[in-house]
Amino acid sequence: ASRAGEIIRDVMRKGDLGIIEKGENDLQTEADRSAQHCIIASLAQKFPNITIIGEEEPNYTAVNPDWIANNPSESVLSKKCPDQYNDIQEKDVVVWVDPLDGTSEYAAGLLENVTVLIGIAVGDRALGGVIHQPYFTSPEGGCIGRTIWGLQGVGIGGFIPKAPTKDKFILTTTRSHSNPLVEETLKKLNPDTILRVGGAGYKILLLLEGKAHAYVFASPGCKRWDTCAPEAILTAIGGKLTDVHGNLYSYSKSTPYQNKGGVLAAVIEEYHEKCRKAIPPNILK
Ligand SMILES: Nc1ncnc2c1ncn2[C@@H]1O[C@H](COP(=O)(O)O)[C@@H](OP(=O)(O)O)[C@H]1O
Ligand SMILES: [Mg+2]
Ligand SMILES: [Mg+2]
Ligand SMILES: [Mg+2]
Repeated sequence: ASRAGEIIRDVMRKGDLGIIEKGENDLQTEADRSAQHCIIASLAQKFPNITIIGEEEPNYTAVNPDWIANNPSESVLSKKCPDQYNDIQEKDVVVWVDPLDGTSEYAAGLLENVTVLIGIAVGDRALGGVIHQPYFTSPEGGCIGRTIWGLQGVGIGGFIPKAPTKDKFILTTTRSHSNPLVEETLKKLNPDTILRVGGAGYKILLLLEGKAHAYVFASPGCKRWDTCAPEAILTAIGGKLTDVHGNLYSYSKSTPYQNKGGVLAAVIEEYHEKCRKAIPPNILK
């Protein structure tokens, strides 16, 4: 994920984004294509028998050898693998790759919103995930980029979550893909503040930072690669990501890509429940 983050920064630095319109309000850039190529080629080389599903169309040109990441995180590898994973076979693993989440914001120069998402599922369930934020700068300055990971049975790493304030009710939602359903739902939930930001990954970072209580997007539009890594990370610390009915999405290799029931996510289950109960039946329908 961090190698992909470097590629994303390189493309922006060179200035030619190579934008293609995949559909209405749905862009792809050279950074999306190259970052996906890097992630898929790197994973496929090491784990030839897993299934990897990426957002972008596969790119069959030879991969730049410089893009093959081969420097595993020692701090992650030093953790004990929970016994529940001992019998997992490579062929049972599905990796969902969103090489650049927040493409609209990347193209608009809102670079903090950009993340790289890699989610790991076994069977139906999202078990592990990585959110890399390539344009994060620490308040002390210096190092660019941060990587947050989570694995059920282990917890999360790269980040210490903060609890949100109890004095206000803050929601986060889409910046660039709103519609009347999304707006009606937000109105019914009556938050004090709505943070409209780009990317599913970045909205999860706002939840982990305690800047918002819940992520509410009552509309189709997100896909499995947007939510697999976020769901795994939230679940690893007792949080929840579901559709607006409260149902978990399947991440098996045969599942449809569209998250038709929208997204409802929170680190603290109480806030997930509060939002779920307040979503009116006409929206749920
Ligand atoms: N109506 C829509 N059409 C296409 N993609 C959508 C969409 N609504 C949400 N998405 C995708 O879901 C992700 C989060 O959206 P948002 O920033 O609006 O909350 C983005 O991922 P990508 O940037 O990886 O494509 C975005 O493209
Ligand atoms: Mg996209
Ligand atoms: Mg995305
Ligand atoms: Mg994307």
